[in-house]
Amino acid sequence: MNASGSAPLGANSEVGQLRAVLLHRPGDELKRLTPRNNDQLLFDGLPWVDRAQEEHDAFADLLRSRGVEVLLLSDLLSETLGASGAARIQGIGAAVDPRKLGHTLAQELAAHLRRVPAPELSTILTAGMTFDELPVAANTASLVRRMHHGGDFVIDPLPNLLFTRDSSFWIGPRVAITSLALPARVRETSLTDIIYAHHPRFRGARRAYESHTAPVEGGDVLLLAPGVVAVGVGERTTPAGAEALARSVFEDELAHTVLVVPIAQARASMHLDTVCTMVDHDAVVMYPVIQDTLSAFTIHREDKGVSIRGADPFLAAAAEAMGIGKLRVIDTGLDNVTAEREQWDDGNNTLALAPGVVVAYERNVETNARLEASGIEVLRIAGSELGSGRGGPRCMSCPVARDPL
Ligand SMILES: NC(=O)NCCC[C@H](N)C(=O)O
Repeated sequence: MNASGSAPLGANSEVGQLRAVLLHRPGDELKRLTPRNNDQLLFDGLPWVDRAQEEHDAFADLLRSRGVEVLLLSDLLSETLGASGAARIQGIGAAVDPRKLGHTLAQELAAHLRRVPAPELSTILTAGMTFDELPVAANTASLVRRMHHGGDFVIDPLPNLLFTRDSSFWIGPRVAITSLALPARVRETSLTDIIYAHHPRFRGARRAYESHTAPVEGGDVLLLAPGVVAVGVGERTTPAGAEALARSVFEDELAHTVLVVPIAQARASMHLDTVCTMVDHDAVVMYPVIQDTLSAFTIHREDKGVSIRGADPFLAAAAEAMGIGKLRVIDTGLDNVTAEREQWDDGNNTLALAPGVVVAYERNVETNARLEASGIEVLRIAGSELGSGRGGPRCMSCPVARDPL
């Protein structure tokens, strides 16, 4: 523990004892979802918001009961916006887009937002704002306003903030602010950037990877072992993003090996952590359909530059890089149909609290039974409403402090 009694920031594995985690309790942004926009906003259904909040509260309480400090993004954002004018200007600048609103309305809205109290600004930056909610006088000389419906968004909501895994990740003592691939999520990183840059809880935290051009999403990044990072390349993270990440962690001496893992460009496998997560030092829960075909390019840091090998079978390449004989695989589900159903419902997306102790959605009965049969302690949470965003316990959490392995 450091002087303030908090665990030191950082993580060098997926399974080190979890000490502190960043979550986002879903808010009014989920009430913005409609059948007309849920696809574009990357939700596969319309969650019952109150119940999603209850499910999330239960998730947070479970973590607290296991000694994990739960940091809530909205609290941190509100505190940051209240304490830092620079954070306020940065948050408003990312949200008020003159290309969308026109110069006149953008200026008026930004001026207004600079005056609202921090909690209200935090809600606007996360839940968005419609033209009907615009505090600007209706007679404004804004053609943009006159040509929009009242329900159109002036500031888009961010319903995927719930998935704090993707917009930042810690590697060693540093935090990486990611670059999210799809328009509905791009602005999330402006909020995580503000929090890590200005909130006292992260004072002194140094940055790892930062690329504003080549997408890398946190759900694609697995810290397989100290010095060994896997990064999925598929629907979200690009080869250029993986290459930039490898270069960055090598230069910062945060890793000696990066495994680049091609995955299908499909929603069901949108991130590597939807098909494979670590549940113990030497064990993964994995979607069996891809077990034999998952491959990896191994990028190794050399004295002068890097070496690239592959593609080789992922499991063998990972075990070699991790310096273990074999990576134990625990399958999703019993048969192909069950496996496909439970993979879709995030049965592979577990969050490890410690080696051999994971949080998983209760609905994935067969996968959870197979985890327990393999000696893994499974802490079950409800996800009937949370799951409509297509993310599980790992997606909904960003470990900011884990005991080093
Ligand atoms: N790590 C993850 O798998 N995150 C899940 C993100 C779900 C979100 N609705 C998305 O489509 O980006």
